[in-house]
Amino acid sequence: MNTNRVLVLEDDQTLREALTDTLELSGYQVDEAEDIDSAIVKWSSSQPDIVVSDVNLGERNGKEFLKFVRGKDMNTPFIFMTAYGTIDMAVSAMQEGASEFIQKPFKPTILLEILERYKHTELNEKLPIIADDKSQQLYQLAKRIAATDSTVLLNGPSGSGKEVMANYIHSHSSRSEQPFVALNCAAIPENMLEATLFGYEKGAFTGAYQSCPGKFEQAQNGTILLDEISEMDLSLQAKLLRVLQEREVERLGSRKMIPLNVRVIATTNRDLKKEVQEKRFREDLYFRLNVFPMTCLALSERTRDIIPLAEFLLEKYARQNNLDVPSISSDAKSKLLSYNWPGNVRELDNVVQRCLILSGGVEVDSEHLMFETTHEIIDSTTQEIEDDNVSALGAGVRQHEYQIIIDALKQCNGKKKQVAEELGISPRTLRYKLAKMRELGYEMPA
Ligand SMILES: Nc1ncnc2c1ncn2[C@@H]1O[C@H](COP(=O)(O)OP(=O)(O)OP(=O)(O)O)[C@@H](O)[C@H]1O
Repeated sequence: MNTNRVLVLEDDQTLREALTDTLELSGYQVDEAEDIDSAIVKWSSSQPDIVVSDVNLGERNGKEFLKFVRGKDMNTPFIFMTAYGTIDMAVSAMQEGASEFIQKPFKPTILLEILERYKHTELNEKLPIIADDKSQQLYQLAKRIAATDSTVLLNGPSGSGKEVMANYIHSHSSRSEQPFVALNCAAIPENMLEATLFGYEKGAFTGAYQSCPGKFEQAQNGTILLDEISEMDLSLQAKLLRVLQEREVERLGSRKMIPLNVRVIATTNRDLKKEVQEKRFREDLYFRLNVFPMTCLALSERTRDIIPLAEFLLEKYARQNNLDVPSISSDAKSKLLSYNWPGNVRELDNVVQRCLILSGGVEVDSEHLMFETTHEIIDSTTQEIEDDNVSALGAGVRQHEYQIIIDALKQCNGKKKQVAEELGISPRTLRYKLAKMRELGYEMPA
């Protein structure tokens, strides 16, 4: 697939030409448009991979073009540039489907960095990495399931590749040219989940300044991924069941039923049957979702995937940082193979990112592999990392947050409800954070 085609919509000729030159020099193919009408013509004839658009286009607004694009395709990254950026405007544009906002004036490198994140690369086309026999069998089965239209329930530990598998099923199905829309039910605040899923009309609730389609509508003719479905509360489960049974959705504040043609894939890292027994998950919804159950294996159960995955991730991050791709010494390989990977591929991803910094990009040796949480890394190389690496700074902030949670757990004798109240977060958010901490190897006070 050619994935380097960018459509630039900008009415200021000087800026448009400057953007085009910058992008072309970096290897992109660029289509230029000075107004919305010609952007629509260019879009229809060239099907760009990414759109970069001004907001203020004389009398008209770039959001009109966003609406046109989203009406055709939900996935193409759409990046807005504006000199008059306000938070409100950014939020409303994001709600309407913009991917990102850049405030003018900006350095060309900023735009290039953003595009780098969105562009499809040859590396992405290698995804997923499947080397172990067990993974190959699983993916062969996935290909067969993809050919049907059945609902799939993906089970497996956190970070084991459930979302990657869902994507694979979608892209091998007859719906592959249609949208793939993913929603993490645990990451959206409980009071927003219903509106996000089903959409809403203007005035449906305070703050609903304009109507907005939900994820189901956005996934029309394609696939919706309901990630961490067990985190949905019981009343919303009932509404979801109705949508799945009736195959139609009603936006909040509307009486109009919208027919749906959407394939559903749900994931969970809990034992849903047990959740049903404990009355935290509706049995009828469980049966509706569990048409075709599949289990993504823990990384420790498919060790032949470990080195190919590590090599793939090293290449990915080395390229992103303009570094040579380091090799992995045989000692380092043995260390990778003998570890049990409680956080699965996501943990391997973190280990690889760290070892790339620590190895200096030459050869990854066993001393560059740090399996524990960020403690060791932050302690041993604090200054270097704080100076050079923004994501390590993020890790430091996260570590601080985790420490606060551990302290609160100790203070409240492990009573999670009390901890959540103390910290001013919902029990669900606390559960989510604790799961992440466990995944990273944090020891929880009893
Ligand atoms: N086979 C694979 N090849 C390449 N990368 C993979 C593969 N499996 C997983 N990954 C990477 O590992 C990370 C975790 O994968 P993913 O998000 O699919 O896991 P998950 O099981 O859905 O996790 P969670 O339950 O926490 O949502 C992602 O960055 C993903 O790209």
